[in-house]
Amino acid sequence: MNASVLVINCGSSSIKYALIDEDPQAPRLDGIAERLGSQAAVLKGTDSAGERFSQPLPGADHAQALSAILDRLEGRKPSAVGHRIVHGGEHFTQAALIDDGVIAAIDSTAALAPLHNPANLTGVAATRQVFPSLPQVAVFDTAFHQTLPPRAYRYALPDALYRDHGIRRYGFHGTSHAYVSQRASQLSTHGAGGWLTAHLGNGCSTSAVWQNQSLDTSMGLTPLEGLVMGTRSGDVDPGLHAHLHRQLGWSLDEIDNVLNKQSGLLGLSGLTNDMREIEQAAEQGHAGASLAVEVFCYRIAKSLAGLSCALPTLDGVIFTGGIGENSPQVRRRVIQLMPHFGFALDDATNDATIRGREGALDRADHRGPEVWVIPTDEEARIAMETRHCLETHA
Ligand SMILES: Nc1ncnc2c1ncn2[C@@H]1O[C@H](COP(=O)(O)OP(=O)(O)O)[C@@H](O)[C@H]1O
Ligand SMILES: CC(=O)OP(=O)(O)O
Ligand SMILES: [Mg+2]
Repeated sequence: MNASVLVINCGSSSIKYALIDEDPQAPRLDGIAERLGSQAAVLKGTDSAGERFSQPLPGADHAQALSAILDRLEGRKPSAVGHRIVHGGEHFTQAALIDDGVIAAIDSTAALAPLHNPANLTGVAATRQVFPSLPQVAVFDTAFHQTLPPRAYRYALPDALYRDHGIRRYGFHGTSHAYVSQRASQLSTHGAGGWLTAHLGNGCSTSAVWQNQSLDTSMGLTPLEGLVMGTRSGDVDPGLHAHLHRQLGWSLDEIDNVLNKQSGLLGLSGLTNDMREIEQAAEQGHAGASLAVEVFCYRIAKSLAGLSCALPTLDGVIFTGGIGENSPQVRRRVIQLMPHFGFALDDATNDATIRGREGALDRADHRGPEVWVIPTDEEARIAMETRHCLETHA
């Protein structure tokens, strides 16, 4: 099939989109409709000439935003739509052609990802309404991690909680971990060996990939486990919930809200969830911002060191996501915290590798595990998996 795929990543109040041609050289149309449902709703993006646009859509809902996105495709008609679906539970080990049964299965997993799956399904419903004749494919964040062995995916809880209620570690950001580890396997002389990947965006997670298969990852039942993130706490003592409830009288909703939306870089710094601003504030001597960077980096290093136990050999570490791709400081600090692993970061190359640049950051004479920056492209991976799914159904 030689045609474009419209990739949709639908959140509760935003829709990210990209129109991706099979020819990787063809210009990509992409953008984001945000603040949907409010008077401030707006569609921002890039046209095929590379020009940025911003179009107010006051009061628009998801379906209205999709219609506006359709008008921005410059007459290029997609042949299929690929949706990012965050949680596929154990149902989905690969992408699935969307029908009523698939929607019901995604819906049945919604309790495990209440912030993500219902919004993803809103996007599916709106897209079906706007493009009734196009095939739609669900591409799951969790699918790449379905190769985790039981020792990595089981919690040490009563067996029935897994058997009867699906309580286990699933892992997320699978399209990103899959994309960057596969790309490193192509670029590095080490090939598809053992790679540690660090996806550091608003949500952050690490993963251990052996021969293109995920063997362990830092996120768990939900996207809250693991690293410090923009507003999410990552790992805390599981006793914290009971403590906050008993000692401070907090409700479950309050606890959930604090851990998901008021913690992480925002909570530690007291300033913002945005790493750029935190780095600036830390430079100007803001103690909370300095602490936020320190905890953020230490937890990444600790997670990567732990995940190395999953790999028979360690061929390298890969940084990606907005922070991983753009913050030489975060990469340097993480690598400095792992002195036993034999990495040899070249500081000048590290400092020069920002804004979408791809490459190895090692000193020239170095032979041990490598350090790479690979800009992630979840949309390209979703388009590729969408095409593959449709070919297997053809
Ligand atoms: N030059 C930079 N230096 C440090 N952090 C950056 C830089 N550019 C972007 N970031 C950070 O990347 C994060 C957003 O990552 P991104 O992958 O774009 O997010 P999302 O998960 O929403 O796709 C923010 O914390 C932002 O501050
Ligand atoms: C699963 C997850 O954390 O996604 P995001 O980074 O888009 O919030
Ligand atoms: Mg991003």
